[in-house]
Amino acid sequence: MKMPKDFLFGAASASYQVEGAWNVDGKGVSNWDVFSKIPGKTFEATNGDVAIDHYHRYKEDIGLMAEMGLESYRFSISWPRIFPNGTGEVNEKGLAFYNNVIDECLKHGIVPFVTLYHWDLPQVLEEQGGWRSPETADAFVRFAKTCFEAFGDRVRNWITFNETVIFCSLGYLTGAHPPGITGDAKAYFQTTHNVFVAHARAVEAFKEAGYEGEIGITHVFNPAFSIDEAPENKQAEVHANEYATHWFYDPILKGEYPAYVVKDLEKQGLLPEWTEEELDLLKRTAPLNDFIGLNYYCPQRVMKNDSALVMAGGRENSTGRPGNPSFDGVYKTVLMDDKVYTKWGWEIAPDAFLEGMRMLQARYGDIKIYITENGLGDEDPIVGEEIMDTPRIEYIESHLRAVKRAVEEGINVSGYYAWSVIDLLSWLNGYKKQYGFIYVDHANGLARKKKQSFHWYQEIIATRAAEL
Ligand SMILES: C[C@@]1(C(=O)O)OC[C@H]2O[C@@H](O)[C@H](O)[C@@H](O)[C@H]2O1
Repeated sequence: MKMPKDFLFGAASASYQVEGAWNVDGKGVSNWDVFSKIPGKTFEATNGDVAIDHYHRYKEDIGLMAEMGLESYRFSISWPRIFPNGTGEVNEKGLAFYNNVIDECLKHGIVPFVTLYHWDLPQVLEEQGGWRSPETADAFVRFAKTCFEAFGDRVRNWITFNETVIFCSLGYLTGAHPPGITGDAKAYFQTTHNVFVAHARAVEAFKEAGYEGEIGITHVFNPAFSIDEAPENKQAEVHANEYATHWFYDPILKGEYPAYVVKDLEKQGLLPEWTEEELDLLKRTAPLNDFIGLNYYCPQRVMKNDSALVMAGGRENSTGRPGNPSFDGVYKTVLMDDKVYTKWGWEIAPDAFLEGMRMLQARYGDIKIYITENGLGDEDPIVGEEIMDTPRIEYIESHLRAVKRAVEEGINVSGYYAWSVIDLLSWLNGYKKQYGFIYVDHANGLARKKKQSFHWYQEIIATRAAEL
């Protein structure tokens, strides 16, 4: 069976990870421009000052995407490139850059799929409290409306936020992302709520303005499974899914927070400060979401955390390798002998991906799903002059097969975006952990080179995965 004709085969990137040009053409300073230069924060002191210079090479890159036959390119907009100070005056050269990227995509028949926030917050707003401050939500809505106005005549697919759980947990629990705060659970839950309010306001504004197209949010999808049938570990699975999935998906798709977590947080004095008006907003806007974006890489295998082990902070403990307990110490993730893992300890489990999509359909019904990220982070084998990334081909093939099974079962998956279209800067792993179909040679003027997987994905798209 071929994938449906309107199913989008895509690939993704993010502004800070590809653009570079961090202080060019009027762009303002982002929190990552500052944070990445604090000694010890990033891997090998890497930062996005240049990244892979997509800002100057986007035509070449989009030309390669067109050669691959890519149907859609998911990219993010650097907020400080549009509003150097977070709000106030618009930087026309910033608008011009994204107009050029969008027009280049459309010239090649590639659907632009735009993420508004992929972690690069204007530093001015970070200094005013970042996502702890309601002013940041106000500024985000203004940023979103400006982008809708500037690009909404050609962009029909909008994601408000990428992976709220990551920038809030690493920002306020492990300190591996700006503002680098550790152990502040109250701030963690408050910032997630403030982001959901900002999302809901942007969705309502998009719909009220009558723009064509669709809008949603992208969340991490990291389904939890108990290591065995022991009751205490099955309870750990329940707890993990409530906190890692329901806390994020329920307010968006159901318009209310999961009672299990609300009750638990109330007991600990960690419930966010929220108003009836905000809760009404979430309730009112939930049905307006056109889709949910899933970033799936791996499941989490969990068990009761029976030791005094507490969540550790810092970059090394934030790269997703199992072993870190939950913020409240209730459960921990574990490596299992009978599972297969990447070099960064992420389990390769397409079966869990399919099982997880079934879980989502059971809880949220027929909401449209885009797989907005999926891919293999690896140190690619180079054989002679060729990048023979066979492990990535095998990973994506097995996960695309799971997507195909889901579609055949009637789960409403409408697109698949590989992370990442091109090798780029990893926030915590520098240029060591790569995901792209296109290699970037940092020893040779950032020259681009097609990997083995480039040609493989080209064939998958051309045949609409008929053979999977
Ligand atoms: C932590 C990590 C990684 O480096 O493996 O997860 C996968 C992927 O998720 C994306 O949303 C991030 O923008 C990108 O940089 C990657 O980040």
